[in-house]
Amino acid sequence: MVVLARNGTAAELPKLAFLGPVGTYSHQAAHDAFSSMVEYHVRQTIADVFHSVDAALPLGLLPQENSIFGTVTETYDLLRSPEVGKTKFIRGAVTLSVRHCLLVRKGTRLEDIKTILSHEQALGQCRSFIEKHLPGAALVKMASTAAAAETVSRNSAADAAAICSKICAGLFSDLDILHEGIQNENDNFTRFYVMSNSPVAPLPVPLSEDCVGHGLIRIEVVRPPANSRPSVTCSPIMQLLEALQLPVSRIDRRPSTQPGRFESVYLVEVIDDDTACDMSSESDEVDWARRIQNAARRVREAGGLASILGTW
Ligand SMILES: O=C(O)C(=O)C[C@]1(C(=O)O)C=C[C@@H](O)C=C1
Repeated sequence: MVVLARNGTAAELPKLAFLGPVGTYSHQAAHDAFSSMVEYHVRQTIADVFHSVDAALPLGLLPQENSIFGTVTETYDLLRSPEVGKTKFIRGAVTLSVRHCLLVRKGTRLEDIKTILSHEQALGQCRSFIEKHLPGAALVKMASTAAAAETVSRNSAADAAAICSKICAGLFSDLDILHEGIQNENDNFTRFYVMSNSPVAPLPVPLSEDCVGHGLIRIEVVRPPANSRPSVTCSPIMQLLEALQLPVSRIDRRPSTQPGRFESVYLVEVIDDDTACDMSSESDEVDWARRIQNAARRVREAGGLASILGTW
């Protein structure tokens, strides 16, 4: 898509990849954040969104955490890839309120349902409803909530239901909303990371998640070789976290992709303890980026591996 730039010349909108089809929570979160300032590109899986981000398609939205079901493991597994911090960077976060519905083909009753389709996050967020009302139903993991709605809408069998957003009822044919607000808790939020191919290029819309600077650092413990002298020790993870000398707001652990038993990759989000709500100037941002670089250097000096995956 082409829009007019401020000087009247034609300018391309930056492209953003999101988990589709249209009607996912990812789509809603992307719209809330970027409205008409990006060109939207549908992808079928979270991994497809991740792999799409490059010079030709500079932005992607990745679900990161849900307030009921926790970490989106697919995203964290992708954040282990060496290209994150080199050619792909986390540049911001947006949060969406998530209210799940149970959608069926028109005419299907609760007692007819034998199968429930959805993204594993949505199935997890609605576990109490499922256990109470549909304890015998088979749960089928789909790539997204809207993909589940689309499948139920196309499926000729009337015994399937999808857990998804209400708006899917208007997007796919022949669907009824059987129940609304079926997540375990009324307040339910999913946070998404904005990924960019650039560590510094301004986003099409500045994101103000909160007033605090953030950084995401990947930390790995370096084990001494098996045949090394006993005097060679590794720095345990707590020692590496202390070396950061920055407030840590969350730590996620995933198994390492390197060979070895139970080796770990830690994805550590740090926050700026130094900025008030006016951290908007370029010099504040540069200063914060430098503090994160220094923190990563201290981790390396303490014997760990540290890569900065993004600052915002
Ligand atoms: O399937 C969708 O609609 C998505 O956007 C993915 C996703 C997730 O991965 O957490 C996003 C928000 C909800 O938590 C449920 C699913």
